Amino acid sequence: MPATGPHATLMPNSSATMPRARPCATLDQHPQTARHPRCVPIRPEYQHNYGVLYIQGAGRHTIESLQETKATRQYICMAASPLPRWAPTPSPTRPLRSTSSSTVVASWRGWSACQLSPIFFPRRTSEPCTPSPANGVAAGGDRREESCVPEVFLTWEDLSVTVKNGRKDPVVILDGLSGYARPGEVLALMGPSGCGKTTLLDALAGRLEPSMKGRGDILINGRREKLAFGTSAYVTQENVLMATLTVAEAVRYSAQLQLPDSMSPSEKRSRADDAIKQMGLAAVAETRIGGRARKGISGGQQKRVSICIELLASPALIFLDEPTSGLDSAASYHVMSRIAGIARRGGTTVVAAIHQPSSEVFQLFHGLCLLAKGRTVYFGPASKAIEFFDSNGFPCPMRRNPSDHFLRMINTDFEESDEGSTVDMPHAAKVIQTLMASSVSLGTLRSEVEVSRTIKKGTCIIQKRQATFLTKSVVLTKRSMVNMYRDIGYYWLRFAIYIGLFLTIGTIFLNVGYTYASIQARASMLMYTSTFVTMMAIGSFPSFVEDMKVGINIIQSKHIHFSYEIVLHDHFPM
Ligand SMILES: Nc1ncnc2c1ncn2[C@@H]1O[C@H](COP(=O)(O)OP(=O)(O)OP(=O)(O)O)[C@@H](O)[C@H]1O
Repeated sequence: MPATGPHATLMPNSSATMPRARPCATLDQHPQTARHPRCVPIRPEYQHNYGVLYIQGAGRHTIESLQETKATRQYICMAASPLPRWAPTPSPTRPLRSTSSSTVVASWRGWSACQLSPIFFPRRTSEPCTPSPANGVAAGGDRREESCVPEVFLTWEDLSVTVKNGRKDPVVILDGLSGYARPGEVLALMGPSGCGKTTLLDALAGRLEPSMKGRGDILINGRREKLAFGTSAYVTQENVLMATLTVAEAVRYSAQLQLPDSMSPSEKRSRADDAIKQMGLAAVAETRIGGRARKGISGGQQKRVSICIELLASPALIFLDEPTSGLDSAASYHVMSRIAGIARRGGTTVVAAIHQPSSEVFQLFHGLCLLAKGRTVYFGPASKAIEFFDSNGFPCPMRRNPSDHFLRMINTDFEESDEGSTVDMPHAAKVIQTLMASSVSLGTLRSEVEVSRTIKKGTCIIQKRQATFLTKSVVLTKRSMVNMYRDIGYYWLRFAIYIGLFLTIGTIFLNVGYTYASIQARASMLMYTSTFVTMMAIGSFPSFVEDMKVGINIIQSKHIHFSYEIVLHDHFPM
């Protein structure tokens, strides 16, 4: 069977809850599909045994029956669950459906599983993926560690966040925000500095600080859901990386820790190397990341390493906080276009807080959430934002970057001190008021959120596998050893001190003899040695703290949504 089959999997019809991902059968491209573009052919031997169809980009569907169409020798899956209104053109993320609401049909013509599965979305099929220069898959192909990639339709409604910080009255940071992020799309969060972009990302990711209180609903596929390890990723504003490792080592160690043991070490390594190439880091792969003590790669390159590490496990939901900070405009475009490509091909949901994207980068966004002072000024398709500003009396001047225009119009921070400005601009507070009063976008948003709540209810969230405890222990020990011997202060300096210390102690207490007085000398030596060794251990704290930061960052970014039900349904202390 050719390896260019559709990216779909049949799963046992067990229960209403999503069964644990296990590959049962794959749907393969039938030659006849070319003649009948709206059907998914299924191998006859699987047609009676399985009841749940999962198609990447189309979600999970319970199959009531399969019908063979004699004319085309294809099977059409009859779905029990209601289906979303897909876009009329077939694409990896939006398969077609027939006019009948109960018939699952999809067109997988024109693109292959390999095209769907570049490095971040390896397939699990028995057949190797045919190498092709067009899709960039390495010879031998890679394998999907899960039989279905979960899709995440994220919605938030009336989301508010306050912080008390020792004050009597809590300060409102986010005020009644609503919105959604769709699979396969990039949602950009934009707004002036301090408007609440990071706080919104943190709230959505369930990472709010303990001092902050959230209220509102955050739903995944219409439900209050906890995401399994590895299903989501968060790239923070600061780069939390080990300074002593090279770029290649950092990514490879992360691959060994994040990817399941079912993948061989060589597969993990090749996935890491491909990821490095994808992020344009091949030239600096052997350069140390560096830190305060020793200069290494640049800040922008560090950011790309962080993104690279987070994308290794093919998360279904990615939060990016300032992914392009520190990057030049060309690098920003390349990084964002790769992220958009990953989202498109793998049905990944991307939410990115971003400062001043160039017009090329802006065009890559599907959705735009424009914030000002913790409130939504615009939410909708990025392509319609200019129209929205225009219709409200704030047209974007010719040849101005739209994102520049939006931010200039709604930035209130410098209004008081803007006397010297020669630009004739309307008062930002009034602009914000006018835009927020425009009921069109928010009304549409509400109905979209409602639709998303209903249409995506059946979509699955599956458990991602990860490396075993043993593998993690071995890899972490190895990484820690590498980190130690490369850190002069942490390892070599202390090593020299220990040698000096033991030479000194050895000299002082040489031939103490066997008299009663020597007992006291021996006790002093033991006390002295143990105290010194304990004190010297404190010297490892900075390194330990660095290790902890990396570890906590990984745990938080992989286990997000943990606190939804706990934090986000609390009410403000009034
Ligand atoms: N722990 C906190 N205590 C008090 N105020 C806070 C706290 N965290 C954030 N804020 C305030 O909340 C507002 C939003 O902060 P946030 O970091 O989300 O903004 P941002 O839009 O991401 O800014 P930037 O673009 O500059 O990173 C800011 O005014 C900030 O001062």
